[in-house]
Amino acid sequence: MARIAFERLAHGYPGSSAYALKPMDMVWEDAGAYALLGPSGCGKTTLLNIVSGLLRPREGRVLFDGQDVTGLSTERRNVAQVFQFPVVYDTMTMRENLAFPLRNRGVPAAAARARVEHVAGLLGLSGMLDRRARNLGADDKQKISLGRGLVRDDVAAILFDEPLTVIDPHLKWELRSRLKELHRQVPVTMIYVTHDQTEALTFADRVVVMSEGEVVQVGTPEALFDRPAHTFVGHFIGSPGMNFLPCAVEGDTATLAGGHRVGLPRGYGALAGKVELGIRPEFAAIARDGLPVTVRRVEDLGRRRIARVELDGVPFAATLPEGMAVPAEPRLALDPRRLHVYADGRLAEGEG
Ligand SMILES: Nc1ncnc2c1ncn2[C@@H]1O[C@H](COP(=O)(O)OP(=O)(O)OP(=O)(O)O)[C@@H](O)[C@H]1O
Repeated sequence: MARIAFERLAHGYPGSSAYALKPMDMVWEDAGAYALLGPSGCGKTTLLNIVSGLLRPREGRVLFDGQDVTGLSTERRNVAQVFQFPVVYDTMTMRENLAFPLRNRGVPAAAARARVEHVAGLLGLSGMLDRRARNLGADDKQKISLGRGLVRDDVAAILFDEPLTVIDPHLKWELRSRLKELHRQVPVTMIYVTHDQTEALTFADRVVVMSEGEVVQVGTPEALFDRPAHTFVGHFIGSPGMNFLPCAVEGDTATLAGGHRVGLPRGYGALAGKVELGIRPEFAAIARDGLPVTVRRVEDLGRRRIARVELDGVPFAATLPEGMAVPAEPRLALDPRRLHVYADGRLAEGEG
């Protein structure tokens, strides 16, 4: 188990002057469950490979429990890895595959056997341990890969790189929950790379959101939802994502582009750059009183309905309350406690 720290860490690939990973300082606590979340190309794999030792950063240091491991190999760092695609020995049984990392480390047979059966149980593989890996489907093979990553409890960290990519959609939910359960039982530092917010939010205690080579927020799933630190996080987390309305802010009042005034829950000093009001669709409802909007369409998402509206010509997603038909003169009611102000994409703190 390890506390992982990055000191002025940055990376650029040979032949490119641009940063694939912009300079950063960050700490991941021992035994935490972290997800690295962001769109394709934002630098997740680069950061993961720097943690595992597959890639040496161009600048800065990586520390495991205070020890500089920047120049150490994956093996010397003692990290386990699970990749997108199964890595299994076809000629071995499932049991032998799962026991392999333990045998390699000289774990006594009885302890190894117990550990393999425990992990197999958690992954739903108990009844099939003596089957040859060669005869298995992609789902089961990937479960073995996951099991091999999880079977040692003496590792500094377990790194997962989009581990559910090949898993059948209906099994994904089950495996996500099992991984979370496993982390509760074996509190090893786990780092899980994904571009899928559901996977990140189910698995992680702390989600590291990345955009264009930069960590834009590290927070609990609740914090990312309640207080996105950056407009990118607001857009990326939630479905639909947060709404942003261009505005001018003076004290505790925002004036929207069309001239409507909105009371804010706190006061703000002078704000530089592009100023926007942010609110999630969950806290903006179609109503009979409020800001006038035009409803373009209503989407039924099963448990809730989302009205796609326009406010002063700006597209906006709002909640259509249960049982309500779209009124003849639809209005938008904003929950004032849930309003946030952003200046040049960053959350403005405000006072009060
Ligand atoms: N070996 C490489 N050589 C040059 N550039 C690279 C290399 N690997 C990644 N990059 C670039 O670095 C940036 C970050 O890539 P990275 O693979 O870390 O992102 P990612 O978030 O993991 O994306 P994905 O989800 O598609 O894997 C991208 O612009 C990518 O093109």
